[in-house]
Amino acid sequence: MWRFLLLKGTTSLLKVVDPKFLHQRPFSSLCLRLVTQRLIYKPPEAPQHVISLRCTGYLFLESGTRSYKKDAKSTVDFPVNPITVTDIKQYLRSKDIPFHDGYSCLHIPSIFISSSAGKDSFSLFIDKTTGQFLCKDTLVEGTWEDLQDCLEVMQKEGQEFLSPHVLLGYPESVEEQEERARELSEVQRIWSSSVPLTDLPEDKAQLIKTMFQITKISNATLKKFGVRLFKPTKSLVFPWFSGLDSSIKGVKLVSAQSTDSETVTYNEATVPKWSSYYNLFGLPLVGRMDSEVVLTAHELDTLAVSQATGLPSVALPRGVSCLPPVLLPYLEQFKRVTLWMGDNIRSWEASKIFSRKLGLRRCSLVRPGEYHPCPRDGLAQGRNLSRIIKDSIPAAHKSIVSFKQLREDVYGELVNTEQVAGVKWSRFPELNRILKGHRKGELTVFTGATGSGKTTFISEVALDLCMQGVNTLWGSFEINNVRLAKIMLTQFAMQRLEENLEQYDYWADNFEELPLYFMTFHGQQNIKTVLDTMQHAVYLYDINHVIIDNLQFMMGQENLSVDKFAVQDHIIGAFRKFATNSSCHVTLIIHPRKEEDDRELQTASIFGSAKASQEADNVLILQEKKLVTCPGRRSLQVTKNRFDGDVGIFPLDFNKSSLTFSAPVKGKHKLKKVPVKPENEEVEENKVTAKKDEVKKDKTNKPTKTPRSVNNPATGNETITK
Ligand SMILES: Nc1ncnc2c1ncn2[C@@H]1O[C@H](COP(=O)(O)OP(=O)(O)OP(=O)(O)O)[C@@H](O)[C@H]1O
Repeated sequence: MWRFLLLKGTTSLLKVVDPKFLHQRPFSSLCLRLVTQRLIYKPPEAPQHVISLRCTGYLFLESGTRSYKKDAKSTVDFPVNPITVTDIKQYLRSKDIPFHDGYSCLHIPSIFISSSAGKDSFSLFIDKTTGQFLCKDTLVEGTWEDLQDCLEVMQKEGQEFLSPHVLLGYPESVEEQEERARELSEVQRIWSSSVPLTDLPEDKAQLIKTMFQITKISNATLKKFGVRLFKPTKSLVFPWFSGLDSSIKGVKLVSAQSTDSETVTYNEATVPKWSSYYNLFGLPLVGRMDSEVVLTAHELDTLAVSQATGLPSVALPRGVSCLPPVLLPYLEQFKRVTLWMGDNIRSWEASKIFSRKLGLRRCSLVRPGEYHPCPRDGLAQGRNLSRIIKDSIPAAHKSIVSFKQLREDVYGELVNTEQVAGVKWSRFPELNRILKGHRKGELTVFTGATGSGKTTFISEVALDLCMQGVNTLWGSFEINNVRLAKIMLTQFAMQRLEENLEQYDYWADNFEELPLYFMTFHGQQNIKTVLDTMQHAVYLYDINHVIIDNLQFMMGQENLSVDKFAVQDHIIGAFRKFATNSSCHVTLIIHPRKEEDDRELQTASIFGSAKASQEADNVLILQEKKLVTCPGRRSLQVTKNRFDGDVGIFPLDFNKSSLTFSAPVKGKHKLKKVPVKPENEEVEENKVTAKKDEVKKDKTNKPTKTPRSVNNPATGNETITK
């Protein structure tokens, strides 16, 4: 069912950053499409509804200081016509192309290599959900339409295979090439000035290991995985080797910082930047015949698993925050995948979600718990890692379970009450006090009088969560995405950027790094199309929070002839089901019915039948009358809280220049100086120190990154208690 819904993906998504596919690949799907279209003289497709903040982001054009420039690389293709795995199979059969039905992909012989080069290896992978393909032999990738085009060309011209080099004739733009070259030289500079840990004197190496709490990781393991030390900042460097030549494509720098005697904070930075860092760390060490793998959320965990068990292990590039589908072909060879994502509820939830993408039947999960810490801690504590992996539980659900099977889940919830309560807001402590946190799989209904500030408030509430790594998708049916992004960016910067245009790029660069996506719908939309798009986004970006602003605009007026309440009830039911089935929080903004001007809103004021408040886990009301003494002030009332029943109300202070409702921030934001280009190691030290600082947050949760950001401040940090 889940996959069936996913298969209906649509074109209507937009991202603030460029979610590029595997960076090492020589061809972009766009590039490939251009070529194939040219080959078979097909007119170009209609423009996709996908742009990045860099395109939407020229919010202050009126000043005349900037000119709009389309960034071709920022577009990401989504299937114009949703495809199903049945469609793909039928097409392949019609072309007499043999295929293997894999876990997440269909495997076919590559059309980019000659048969003498091993065509029976079935090395071309087609994602069953999106149709996106990857040839692992040549690293050619593209959309399902691209592949069909290629096959048509081959058939028409009677060719046995297509040369990938033909496709190379359409290079990236000069700007893209320069950007890539810059990143690569930065990677090479860091890599070449790093030293293998094994080259350090024993006492120094031991000191570093103590700093990172990896004293049990042997030199041999560090050497095997190519882990180095970047001396100036004492950062561990994890390499990303890839491409046909297995050359260095990127690095992840991890530095340790002692905040007090009890805790160590690890700061991470990647080059290329976070959003295009697609390293499955450990992949080069996996043998072609290996059929089992342990998937972890951190490079150090992979080192621990490999050393302690001898099993192949790979680490996800962005930890528990997402499993990008572009990595799925690389995991197809494994008959058994053990997901050991960490030691908390978030990692447990992530492992359940990822196992759906990987195919439930081959996945087993290590449940976090007292005796199941994360692998690196397990190794440090002398636990038997092989045993823990052996005891992992199958991911596939049984339809009927007994309490015996549930008791561990229940126990987990009892001992981790804080984590079970969800992600805490950093700007809204009062929301934490009442709701306890933001949880997956819930439905929040939010209402407030017309023009009272619903969009503005919920924008900040969602931004707060997004800055903490909650992957967010906006469905803004009333105001356009540029206006919405402008509101969010202002809230992010906490200041009027119109008056500080020189800071625009700084804040936009940081904002781009957030896991934030927008649906490009505007005005009335069919609920099925909206749900299909949401499913598609969940598959591609592991979305945790969807905001629908607002239900009335999405429904439009056309339903006036039918029972409007019944239609609304149906839609609310569909969102409820989506939230539960996709483990995704849905926030639904619904206008209230017309109330007397001097009356406060209540749960019963929500437009429509009682269905909305019945289905909702949380009901939030933006009050602007009576309850607050000062005119113009608002308060936020929670009238339903299914999690623990606490309800309440608290005042909101609106700041017109920053468009924020959260408490004003003390002190002025200052821009950090960007270190000059490094000439020698001393300067290099400054640079990487700055990068390390980039991922830290100050007490106000304001990211202090330099303009050349390399990491997502929200998701890049972790704190470990000794
Ligand atoms: N507390 C507030 N005090 C004064 N102005 C506010 C407040 N909150 C928001 N605004 C401003 O009011 C305007 C409308 O805000 P917003 O669009 O968020 O309201 P809304 O409730 O979502 O509107 P609608 O009912 O049309 O969907 C915006 O210009 C916003 O900056």
